[in-house]
Amino acid sequence: MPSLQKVYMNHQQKPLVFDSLILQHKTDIPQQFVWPDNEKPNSEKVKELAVPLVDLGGFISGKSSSAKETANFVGEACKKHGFFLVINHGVNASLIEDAHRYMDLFFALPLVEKQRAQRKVGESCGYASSFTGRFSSKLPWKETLSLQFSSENSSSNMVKDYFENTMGKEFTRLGKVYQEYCNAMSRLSLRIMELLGMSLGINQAYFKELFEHNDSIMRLNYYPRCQQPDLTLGTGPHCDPTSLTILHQDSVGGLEVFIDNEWRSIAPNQNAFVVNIGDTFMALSNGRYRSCLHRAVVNNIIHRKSLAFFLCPKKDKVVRPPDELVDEKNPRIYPDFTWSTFLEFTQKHYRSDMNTLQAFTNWIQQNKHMN
Ligand SMILES: C=C1C[C@]23C[C@H]1CC[C@H]2[C@]1(C)CCC[C@@](C)(C(=O)O)[C@H]1[C@@H]3C(=O)O
Ligand SMILES: O=C(O)CCC(=O)C(=O)O
Ligand SMILES: [Fe+2]
Repeated sequence: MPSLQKVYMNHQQKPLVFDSLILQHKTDIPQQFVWPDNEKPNSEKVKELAVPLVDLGGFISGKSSSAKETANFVGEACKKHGFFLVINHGVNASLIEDAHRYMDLFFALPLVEKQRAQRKVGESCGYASSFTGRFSSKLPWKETLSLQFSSENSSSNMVKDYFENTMGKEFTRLGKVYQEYCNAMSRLSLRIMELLGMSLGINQAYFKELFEHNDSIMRLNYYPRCQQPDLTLGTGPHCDPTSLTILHQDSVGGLEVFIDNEWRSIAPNQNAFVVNIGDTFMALSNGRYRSCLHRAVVNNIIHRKSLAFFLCPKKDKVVRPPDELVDEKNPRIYPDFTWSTFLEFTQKHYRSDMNTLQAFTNWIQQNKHMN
């Protein structure tokens, strides 16, 4: 097991400032953004993946016959590679359009304006540009704005309040759009969780109990145009450490998944959300469903945007597979843990990649000896 990756910058190093307005015109990209040869995107176009398409219409309208059939279809997709598309998802199309439009507005702001929401070291929310100040190499060619979402009633304006408090009253409308978008994502993810529970043959209450009050992350990914797109990556190869990801990408394309030893592209479909299983759900399903390796490539023609909602259980809930999924033939694979501990591991000790959950498991065991 490779030792914990020390890829975090030490605090003496002066962080590079990544101003996309300048960098996107640079013909020679800075060395920190050049990835190793074995991780660079292949210059030839990758083949498209025929992603399983799940129509949620029947299930959402309460047709019980569709529920089981839809659950089985989702289950098959999750056993294969943990990615599927959902259509007729019930999320308002104009809300999605607004969410994309306000991203263009926010990321077009001068850097100094965006830095008013600057992500603090060790925290998971706020504005970050290519993670300068966090990583010292293999910098991702992107800017991100990460928002904390809690489905608890009391804090149901957490996202809206964040924008108002951080960026000012003129961002109230923008904050309301992302608050509404996160609420819609939370509702949709609970419906998908119901299908996942059915497909695994477990009591529906189990996942509902874990995720009904979720502490999730909404991430806005903005990938500026890049003059040397074959040397860098918008988001490096990784499995999402979270439970479930619901992603809406714009029409540019760039999301790729690693299947049968090759990278395959997921074509944009504006009527669909891309859904994938994360590491935490892989642990919850005791390894039945796999968290899949994926990445985002950039291009030299136009910027690209994606909105990723990462469903996470309430921070202090113990992540443990239901008894139905553990027996002599299927012994426990991962230890009990809480999402708050796993999140801290990804923010302070380990840059998420394809081995995050295994590295986290080893880290827990090592720390157990220390306590
Ligand atoms: C819990 C999280 C950590 C990351 C954001 C969410 C889910 C995905 C993770 C991430 C995108 C995986 C690739 C590396 C990463 C550093 C990134 O490129 O943003 C990860 C996020 C993070 O640690 O901020
Ligand atoms: O932008 C994309 O299409 C993928 C982003 C991603 O995988 C992530 O943010 O975890
Ligand atoms: Fe991801």
